[in-house]
Amino acid sequence: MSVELWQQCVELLRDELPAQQFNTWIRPLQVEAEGDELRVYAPNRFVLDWVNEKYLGRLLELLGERSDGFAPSVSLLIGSKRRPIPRPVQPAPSALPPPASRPVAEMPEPAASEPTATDSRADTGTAASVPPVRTERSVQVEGALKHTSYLNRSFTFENFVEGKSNQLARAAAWQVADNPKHGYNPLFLYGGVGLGKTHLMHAVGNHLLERNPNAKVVYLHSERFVADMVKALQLNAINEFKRFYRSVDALLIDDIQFFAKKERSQEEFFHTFNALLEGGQQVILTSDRYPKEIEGLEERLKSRFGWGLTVAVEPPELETRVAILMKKAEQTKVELPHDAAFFIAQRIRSNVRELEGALKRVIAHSHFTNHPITIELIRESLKDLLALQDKLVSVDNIQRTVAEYYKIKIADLLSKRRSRSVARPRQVAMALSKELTNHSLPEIGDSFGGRDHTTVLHACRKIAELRESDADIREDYKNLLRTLTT
Ligand SMILES: Nc1ncnc2c1ncn2[C@@H]1O[C@H](COP(=O)(O)OP(=O)(O)OP(=O)(O)O)[C@@H](O)[C@H]1O
Repeated sequence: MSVELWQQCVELLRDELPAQQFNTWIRPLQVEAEGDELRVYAPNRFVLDWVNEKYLGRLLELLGERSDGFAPSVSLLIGSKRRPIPRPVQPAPSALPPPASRPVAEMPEPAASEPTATDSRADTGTAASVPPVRTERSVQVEGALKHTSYLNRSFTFENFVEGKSNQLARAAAWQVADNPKHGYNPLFLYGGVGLGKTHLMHAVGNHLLERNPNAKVVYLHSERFVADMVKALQLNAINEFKRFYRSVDALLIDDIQFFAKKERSQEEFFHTFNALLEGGQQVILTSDRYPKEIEGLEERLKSRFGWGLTVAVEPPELETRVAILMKKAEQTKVELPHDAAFFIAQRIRSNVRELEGALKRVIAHSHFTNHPITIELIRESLKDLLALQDKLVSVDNIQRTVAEYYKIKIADLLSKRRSRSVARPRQVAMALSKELTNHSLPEIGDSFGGRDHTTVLHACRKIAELRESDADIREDYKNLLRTLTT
């Protein structure tokens, strides 16, 4: 009962907070009732202190308001429902239960797309139980694994431009880089494409190497992990695979959403992950969405990911886009006038990768024609891109612009959430899609998380009505129309 009450208060708080704050601090909390008491668990000290300082007061207030003076007492602890860590606080890794050494009969079937292990018994042990025998096969596998270790040396903290959209992610990454034993393990960075997740992850790796050039820092894309594992299975060398991954000081895996539905890889990764966390080795993961929202990922993995720190990287606002362009120009020793940077940043809003691509084109054009960078030159060099953008108002584009305007996440627009802070922008985005594109109502509904066409119709009517009666919505709609069409 009191757990439900807590959940209701959390939902109310969700409406009061920006999505990024809610996802970072409130979402990882777990709660259970112990007699009259509510025990709320934070995954680490960082989260606990922050919640205590910033949000607990408000949550207690909400609890008080809804419980007729009989509010349960609340203790904020570090740990999780199943295994709270007694104070004094230890870093998260030591709190993890040992990886299960499970009998062969319990092994899940390999996913259809992945080959079967010739000897699956080899896959049940932990790193410690694997005898360190070097065979020809192991040399082959280790050879194949070596290429995973390269980091992009230019992805450093110095080269990363900080702005509101990535401030928290940068701070968390810096904590991990500068103080790896702090216990923010794993560090989980999530957000849309081209927003700097890989950059930050490499920045941590580069910093760790700077501090200790002998550190074994391994970076790889999750598809590489899957491919390497498949190869190891084919070569009947899964032990070498295990040994390699469990011997690293830091394991950086990009885009882990690609693990979805690959059960055998998830199984292997789960054990590797546990072994690393137990050994106090750092794990950093990225994904295009919040871990709990990755479909086809095992619950136990999702829940383990929450043991460390999960932080969003949002699309940069205009000021940050300008600063990024200025920084990139400076790195390439090119003079970029501020108004030119501003012009590009205003037109290219999607992500940093596209912003960089546009700048490269402008620079190439300037070299080629031997003319300085001016707005005129930019118009000329990005002619096709700008013309296309002018003509093409896509639903994607509308969602991105609306999300940016209301400072919410695109994922929120597509989600089932019904709180006003998300539902109204969603209706605005639907109405704009109807007005500015040729898509039908069912198509628009589909693009908004598979909604029914009647929902879109209702949104269009509601927004038309509000544009008459509500000055704020009228103004918002006008601004958005202008942004999307000029
Ligand atoms: N804040 C920033 N400052 C400087 N450069 C940035 C910033 N954010 C992103 N970039 C640059 O943008 C490019 C794309 O970034 P990155 O590859 O890290 O994106 P990502 O979020 O990992 O995308 P994906 O999900 O597609 O892998 C890189 O060249 C990176 O250096």
